[in-house]
Formats: sequence, C-alpha cells, structure tokens
Amino acid sequence: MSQAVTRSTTGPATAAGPGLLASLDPLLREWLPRQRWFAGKGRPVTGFSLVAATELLPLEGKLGLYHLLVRAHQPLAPVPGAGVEDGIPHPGDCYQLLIGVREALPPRLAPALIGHVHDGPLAGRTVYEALYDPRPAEVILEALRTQARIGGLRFVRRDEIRPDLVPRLMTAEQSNSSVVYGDTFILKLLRRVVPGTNPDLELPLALAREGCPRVPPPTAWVTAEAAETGAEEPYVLAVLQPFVQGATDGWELALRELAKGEDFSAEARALGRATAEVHTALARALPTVTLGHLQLQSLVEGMTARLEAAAQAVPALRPYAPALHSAYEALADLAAEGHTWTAQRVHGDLHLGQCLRAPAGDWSLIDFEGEPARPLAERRMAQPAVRDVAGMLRSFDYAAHSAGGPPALEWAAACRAAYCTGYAEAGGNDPRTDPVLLRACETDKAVYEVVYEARHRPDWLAVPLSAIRRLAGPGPA
Ligand SMILES: Nc1ncnc2c1ncn2[C@@H]1O[C@H](COP(=O)(O)OP(=O)(O)O)[C@@H](O)[C@H]1O
Ligand SMILES: O=P(O)(O)O[C@H]1O[C@H](CO)[C@@H](O[C@H]2O[C@H](CO)[C@@H](O)[C@H](O)[C@H]2O)[C@H](O)[C@H]1O
Repeated sequence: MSQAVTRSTTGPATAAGPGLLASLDPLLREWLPRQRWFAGKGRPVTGFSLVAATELLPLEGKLGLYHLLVRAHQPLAPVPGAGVEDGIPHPGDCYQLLIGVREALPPRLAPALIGHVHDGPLAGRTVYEALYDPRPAEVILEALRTQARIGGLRFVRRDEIRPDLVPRLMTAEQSNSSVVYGDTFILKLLRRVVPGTNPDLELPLALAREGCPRVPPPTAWVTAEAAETGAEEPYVLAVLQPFVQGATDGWELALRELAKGEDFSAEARALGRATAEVHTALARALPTVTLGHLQLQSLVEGMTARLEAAAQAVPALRPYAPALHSAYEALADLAAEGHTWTAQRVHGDLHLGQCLRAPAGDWSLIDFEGEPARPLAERRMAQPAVRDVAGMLRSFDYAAHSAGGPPALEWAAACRAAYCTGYAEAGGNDPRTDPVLLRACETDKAVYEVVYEARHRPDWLAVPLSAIRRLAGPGPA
C-alpha cells in the first residue's frame, strides 16, 4: 500500500506527512465508526493506513484543509452481503475524508467536530468534518470550475459551472455525503471508495450521451490518479450534477399520500414509465447479453449464496430459507429447459427514495451506485432489468408497512400493478409475464433488505421479514 504524500502541481504546496495520520489516528478510531456512511459497523477498527493525502489549503492560514484517502483496518471481512464477522482476513475499506483544521471551532461548526489533536504536525489544533464549513465546500467547487489538478486529485468538468454558488451540506441520512450549491448543483462525495469505474458516474454519463432526460447528467467529477494511490485504476471520488429544484422524493411523496388515504397508482404508473425509459436508454448505450443456461446458473448461485449468508447473519430468516430457495430452484429449472433472458446494465438499487419528482410532475432517477455492499465488478455486471422492477415493487410494500396502522396492502397492490403497467406502456417487458424471474428477484431483494435492516435499522427488520413470509408462501415455516 502506498503512503503517498502528494505534492500539488497547480495548487498549494503540501505540508501533509505520514505523521499527519498518526496524529489523527486516536480521533478517527472514535469518530469514523459513528458515521452513518461507515460500512464496517460491528467490527473493531484496529488501525489506519494512508492511501493518499493532499493539502487543499495550507496549514499556515486560519483554516487548513486536507483531503485524505484512509484505509480503516478491520481484520475480519464481512460475510458477502451480510456485514457480519466470519474470520476471512480483509485489508479494510478505503474512506474519503475532508479534514478541516482550525485553532478553535466556531459554535456553528460544533456538530462537525472530530476532536483536538495532541501530537504531531497538527498538535494543539482542532480537526473537523470540513464539508460542514462553506469555505472548504467552495474550494472543491472552485477546483471543479477551474479543472484543477491538485496532487493526485483531478477535477474534471463537462459543463460550465457558475462561480459564487453558496454551499450547504445535506443533512439527510445517506450512504455518502452531499453538498448543494445555490440550488443549482449537488455534489456527492463518495465515502467508501474503491478503484475503478464507478457506475454512479458511468451510467449517468452513458444516459447523457443517449439524451435520456430522466437522469441528471454529470456536470463534473473528481478522481484520484492511480499513480498517487498505488491502485491499478483511478478512484472516482465525487460527482457534481444539476440539482432538481423543489423536488420531492418518491418515498416522501408515497408516505404523504398514504397518510391522506390517497391512491398513488397514477404516480406509480409514471414511475414505471420512467424506469422503462431509463432501461431502454441503458440497453442502447451499453452492451446487452443473453443469459443462457450457464449464466443463469451463476445468477442463481449468487442469489443462493446471498440467502445462505443472510440466514447465517440474521437468525429470524432461517425458518424461511428452504422455501425461499425454491424461488431460485424454479428459475434454475426454467433455464435447464432452455429458457433464456436478456441482461443489461441496470440501476441496481432502485427504490422510491431514488426517484425525484420535480414540481412539474416529471420523475428523475438518481444514485446509480448499486447496492453499496456489493463488489464493484458485480455492480457493473449486466443483469435482467427485472431486478430494478423488483426493487421498486418492494418499495411500495415498504411504504405500505411504514405509514403507521395496519399495512396498507391494497394500496401497495394497486401501486405494484400500476408500476408494471407503466413499465410495459413505455416499452419494457411487462414483469408479470415472467413471474418466476420476478419472484426470484423480489426474493433476492427482500433477503438483501433483511440484512440491510438488521445491520442499519433493526427497528425496520419486520418490514422485509413480512415480505419474506409472503414470498416463502404457506408451508412448514
Ligand atoms: N440531482 C438531484 N437533485 C435534487 N436532489 C438530489 C439530487 N441527487 C440527490 N439528491 C438528494 O440527495 C439525496 C442523496 O442522494 P443519493 O444519490 O441517493 O446519495 P446516497 O448514495 O448517499 O444515498 C437524495 O435522496 C435526494 O434527496
Ligand atoms: O439509498 P441508499 O443507496 O442508501 O440505499 C440503502 O438504504 C435504503 C434506505 O434508506 C434501503 O431501502 C430500503 O428502505 C427504503 C425505505 O427507507 C425502501 O423504500 C426500500 O424499498 C428499501 O429497500 C436500500 O435497500 C439500501 O440499499
């Protein structure tokens, strides 16, 4: 692993050294695991190593600013897709940090505090999560606007960016961190980063080339060059895109309508159409493949392995596992009979919260990263488009269980039907004509959700478990 301490080519000279991380180490051990976006919850952090450090503002000023890529050592790996120790040695995940350094924090930045440094080059200073502070956020936007190269960081711009946009950090619960600039742009700073093409940049760029208006096109992005990090490929670190002004996300909207006892099927149908339009554009933009017997076998093996790992991690799932396996076996049987399916690039983690409705009524889809816990190569594989449909169908069910009171099952059924109708109207294959594949994909998604909730929101575990019971069907469980 490289201990790159980078030297700026067009930015300020760097004063960061390996001592920097050593002095931050005790503070990060305490602070990092508390962050919503920390992926290694439940496993101890035993240390850190520096992948790259870049000074963005020199320490001599009132405000110092460091960009760090830091590997958090957690010697045991998560069970694939489950996040629970199983003893497999693991080098640890790499996180992107933007660290502000001041003599003292003004009260408005109190929530951003990481801690007070006692040793090393930052001794006596206060370090904090710099995205809370407008000045560092402006530094990033200015670097994008001017296409700067600072150390190993490359700021790449595709479209014009107006100067002087005022930043504000989004405070929503997120897997990453986002800053909105003057209601014009939104910057997503990825937190757990891996080298290689990131689908959250790759797919919106491909859709922009296709002229698909359903996805905000990337305006600019940040990468860390491979030479600076010791990786084989650059890391994609952040993506700037147009901000959909006044938008409401589908989750919020669905809950609002549910609370009023209102039907949501017209919106669900429009969402189905939007999804089909995105799928059609993705199938035009990027290669599609036919899944024959062998490929189907490996798809089924993946689903089976995820179910097994999930049942190991979440005991409540165990009684249903045999019945759930039958959904995958039915798919394998169809494949053995010679059925084939088309696979293409998909969103990968589609749910109501990833759909934004502009005030004029148009729906946009965002966040093409895929399921965050899966390896990058898996997230970039061509898959049956029904995977995304299954994600949305699950989401209507989630909403029906989350509005308070008895689950609004009829409401969800109407949304699910309308969504499939809209999907077929806009040129997608009606998912209801392929019930075996749909059931397998819905099962796989519900299994993922069981693990996700057990890990992040145990209070919500009952929601996917109720779907698990439905999907398992009547039987000994
Ligand atoms: N282009 C956009 N316009 C308006 N709001 C957006 C846009 N992109 C994202 N958001 C808001 O930011 C939130 C987080 O974005 P998302 O890409 O889902 O990040 P994460 O991967 O961290 O979950 C979304 O739920 C949405 O509210
Ligand atoms: O939006 P993210 O990329 O962070 O996705 C993760 O978190 C989601 C929750 O915020 C989670 O979605 C699940 O809960 C939603 C309601 O909060 C529901 O609409 C989805 O259908 C359900 O899957 C998602 O699975 C996870 O990857």
